[in-house]
Amino acid sequence: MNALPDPRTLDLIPEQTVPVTVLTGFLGSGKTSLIRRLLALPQAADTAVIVNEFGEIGLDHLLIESVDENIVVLPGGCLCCQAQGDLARALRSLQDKVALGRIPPFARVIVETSGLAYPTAILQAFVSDPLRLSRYRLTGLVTVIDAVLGLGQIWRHETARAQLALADRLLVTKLDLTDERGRSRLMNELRRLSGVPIEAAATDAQLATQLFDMAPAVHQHLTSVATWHAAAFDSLVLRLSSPVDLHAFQAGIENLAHQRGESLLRLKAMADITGDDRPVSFHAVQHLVAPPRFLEAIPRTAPRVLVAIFMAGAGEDIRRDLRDVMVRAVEGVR
Ligand SMILES: Nc1nc2c(ncn2[C@@H]2O[C@H](COP(=O)(O)OP(=O)(O)OP(=O)(O)O)[C@@H](O)[C@H]2O)c(=O)[nH]1
Repeated sequence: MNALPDPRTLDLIPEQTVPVTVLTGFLGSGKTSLIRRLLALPQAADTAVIVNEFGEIGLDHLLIESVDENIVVLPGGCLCCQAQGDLARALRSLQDKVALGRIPPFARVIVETSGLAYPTAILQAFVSDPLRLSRYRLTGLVTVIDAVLGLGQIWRHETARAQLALADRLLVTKLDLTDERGRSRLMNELRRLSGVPIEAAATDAQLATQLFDMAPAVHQHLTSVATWHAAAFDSLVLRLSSPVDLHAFQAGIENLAHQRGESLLRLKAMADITGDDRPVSFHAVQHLVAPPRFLEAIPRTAPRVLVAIFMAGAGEDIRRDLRDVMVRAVEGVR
């Protein structure tokens, strides 16, 4: 009988692990826009995406506007509350789909949390469940900060503070909407609040590096699972079964954001409009309203909905105003 080989002579071949970046940031900070840009870059072609949204109906996977099949949606809740099970299942399901030849192999994963996610439990899933997630390695947590609204959100919302505190890197968006003074105030304040590297703009040339190239995370605050959930916020989903008038709808959203921006944290909609075959996306983040955008690659069967997230106390006013906006948009009254 042959003797067993001397273990000292065996080469241990490390299994390749897939880097995972968790991308977080308060409602409307620009996470989906970053992923849309990332997926258009040749160097990010082999990236899989897991999207989690607050509320039952997710739009982000559609707004990414990629035909990529490597996008998994985790709707109906916040990953923060279900992280350990759902995230592990989503990561495993990506692997299984590759094994079955349903999707091409991927070299990295990006997990977009909902804007209301408290990221502790997501990070904890990697630390406390290493066996189930052994094929993956956490690269780090990137927190997206809105250059215009970010500081206010950090002051007002505990979730935004948690997202900042747990970050391994901050990525500032919407600098195009600030002036030099605002920008330098923001950077000084962020440096005061956080010791991690701050990327002052997400550039196409650097985006893949900014998202995937990080020092290994050492999160010391992961000893207790956050039991926080989204009690302070409420959401509303309206199905948009009729086409709307583009200009009337946009004007209604602008009006609403102007009047209720303090409590209307986020509004996004995908609607059919009169006079054009392409659906259009509409976005507001507090008082900021983006121009409407025609969507070229959306399946006909995708839901046409409006999703609004607001401070729970303001629900009644916002529901009433939104109904008004909808009636005018369908009737074409500005
Ligand atoms: N001007 C400007 N607008 C931006 C930038 N990044 C994102 N936006 C706009 O901000 C709005 C929100 O962007 P999203 O990418 O949907 O933000 P998000 O963080 O995914 O939003 P939630 O999923 O609701 O949390 C959209 O209207 C974007 O077009 C930026 O760098 N500059």
